[in-house]
Amino acid sequence: MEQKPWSEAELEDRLRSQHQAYHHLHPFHARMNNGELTPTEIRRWVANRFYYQKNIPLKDAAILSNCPDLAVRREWIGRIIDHDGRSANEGGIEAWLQLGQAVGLSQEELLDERYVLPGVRFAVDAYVNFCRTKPWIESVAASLTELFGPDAIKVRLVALEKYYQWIDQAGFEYFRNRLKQAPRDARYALDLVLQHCKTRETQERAVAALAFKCDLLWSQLEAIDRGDNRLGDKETRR
Ligand SMILES: O=C(O)c1cc(C(=O)O)c2c(n1)C(=O)C(=O)c1cc(C(=O)O)[nH]c1-2
Repeated sequence: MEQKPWSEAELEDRLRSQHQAYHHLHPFHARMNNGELTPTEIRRWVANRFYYQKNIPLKDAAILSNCPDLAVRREWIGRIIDHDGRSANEGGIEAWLQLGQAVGLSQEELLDERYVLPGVRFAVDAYVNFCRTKPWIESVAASLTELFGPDAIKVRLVALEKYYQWIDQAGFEYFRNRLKQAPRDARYALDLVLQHCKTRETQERAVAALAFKCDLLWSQLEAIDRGDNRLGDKETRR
């Protein structure tokens, strides 16, 4: 027999309770926020997170390609523009490149993926693949880590400004922008999930999609935390 659907409030609670698995609790973020990361570790994080950033528009395009709802597509496309910009020198990817410069990484070093760790590549590619192959509303649910992002970014910004004064502060613009964009995006995505997931099965899938995303972000940071001495000289020289 089919199980009774959860109320909207209960579904929202279950989604929000995934916060306990979010990457703000990872030891690497704890060390970052306590001012304990070395310049090499900060650069490793920036170079590897860039791989996540540059794939976000691809996963959003995958969601668009799977979504038959015109009104949703009209809204969702804004996410791609936020990341890609409408012209050169605009958008989140460009802002992340500026962060790279602020920590001493050239555009070329970020763009050619020379520091991207295998674990990060697998985790990010799994997210894009998820969004290509799953029903669009599950991919929307996976984006709901953005409910948790702004609080983590606020703590990170304070720590970066306080403990990492060797970084050019202009590089932190990316995070300031996300503090405006993420709450708006998360609210819209949450409302979509609450409206579209009305059976217990689709509700459980939405929660599972968000759990998958939390695992992916966690795995990404595990790989970054561990590093990879195949980077050898190049990394330790920094
Ligand atoms: O810095 C962070 O901790 C963090 C986390 C997340 C997230 O929770 O997925 C995103 C971002 N940043 C981010 O900058 C971003 O553009 C973004 C897009 C998405 C998404 O899944 O659509 N998550 C995130």
